[in-house]
Amino acid sequence: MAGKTAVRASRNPVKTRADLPKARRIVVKIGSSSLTTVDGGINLDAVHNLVSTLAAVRQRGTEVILVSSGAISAGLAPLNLERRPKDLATQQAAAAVGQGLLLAHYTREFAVYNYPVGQVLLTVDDLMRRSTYTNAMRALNRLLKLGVLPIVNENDAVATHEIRFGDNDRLAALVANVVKADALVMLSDVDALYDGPPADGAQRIPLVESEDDLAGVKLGSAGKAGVGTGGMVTKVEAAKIASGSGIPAALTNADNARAILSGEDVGTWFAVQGRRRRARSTWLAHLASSHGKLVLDDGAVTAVVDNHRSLLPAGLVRVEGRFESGDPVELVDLQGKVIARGLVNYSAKELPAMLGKSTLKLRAELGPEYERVVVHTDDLVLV
Ligand SMILES: Nc1ncnc2c1ncn2[C@@H]1O[C@H](COP(=O)(O)OP(=O)(O)O)[C@@H](O)[C@H]1O
Ligand SMILES: N[C@@H](CCC(=O)OP(=O)(O)O)C(=O)O
Repeated sequence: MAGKTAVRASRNPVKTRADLPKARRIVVKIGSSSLTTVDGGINLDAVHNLVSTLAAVRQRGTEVILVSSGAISAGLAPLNLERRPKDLATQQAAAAVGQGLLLAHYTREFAVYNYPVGQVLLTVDDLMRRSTYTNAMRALNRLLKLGVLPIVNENDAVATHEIRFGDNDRLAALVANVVKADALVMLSDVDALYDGPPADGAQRIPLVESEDDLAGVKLGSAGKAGVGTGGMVTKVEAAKIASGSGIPAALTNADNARAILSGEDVGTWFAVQGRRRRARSTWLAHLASSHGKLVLDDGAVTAVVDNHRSLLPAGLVRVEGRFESGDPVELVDLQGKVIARGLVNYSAKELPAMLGKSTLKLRAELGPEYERVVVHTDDLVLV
């Protein structure tokens, strides 16, 4: 395992879409619109085709994690529901029915290739707390080590409105970070990102290298099929989460799955825009629920943002909220703008006595244990 981890932490071999066949580990996300219809439930041909494509990818030595939507939609027909329900309780019921059906089909289809599958259902909450995040990471890595294909979905049967992804795009980007994937491939019912919702005259965007390439692009809601939820907004957000943390992302439709995974010029490629981030940094940037705020003076803002320094008590003006040492907090400037998130080394009770004081003074006044920084640069992400 240690050897494998070392390989995975090394440089990402996937730089362009042509490199996709070199990926050691990928996350593939498929949307409801590619797998299910409102009236017909699960499209068995779609499941069959996806499974044969992913089995071939595994055969060539790439580990695969599948993030599959479709539970709610697959549960509609068995419950005689004519459209996607608006109320949460019925969505939960539909998901509970549909998820089982979906997994039954995947299990049977992958068994043809002697490829065992394992169901992993996650809620936002599971990824928000550091302990449960690490737990999910451990489970996924062990499944992969055992040669199992993890099939991930949101745990819709218990997720609540307040704390729910709702779409699986961002969940897939976060899972890609959890497992340190070399690429994220999103399969939808549209073959690429267009400069506007697909209609006569909309132009395919083959490559996104920076935010500039998205200027003027109109991102619409979910397609006509009536089963998807996020539309293009959440797909582009997911691509940004992935590419901003060192993982390139591709978007195309299910019919093009084999082509894109073979490195062909289809779909949209979102090139990497940042260094590969440690999973903890991605967690801090996108998920960690903040327990409080640290208000920084201008000098501390410069030190943290421009000079990538740790936050010292001397630059602290005020603290807000209730937190313990080790909790995630927001770092804000004097105007209240969030500049970073980090894990704080002191509790909210300890900090007021330390505001504005040098570490030397604190050592003399309170003892050597108060010499430590408030937020270490390794535990800090700029936003
Ligand atoms: N700029 C755009 N480029 C491509 N598709 C877009 C765009 N804006 C909106 N869409 C719509 O987004 C839909 C895909 O989103 P969604 O239905 O949520 O898919 P999924 O179920 O795969 O997650 C497409 O069918 C398309 O109609
Ligand atoms: N977790 C939900 C996904 C909801 C959904 O429609 O997502 P998506 O099709 O990816 O926009 C399900 O399985 O039904």
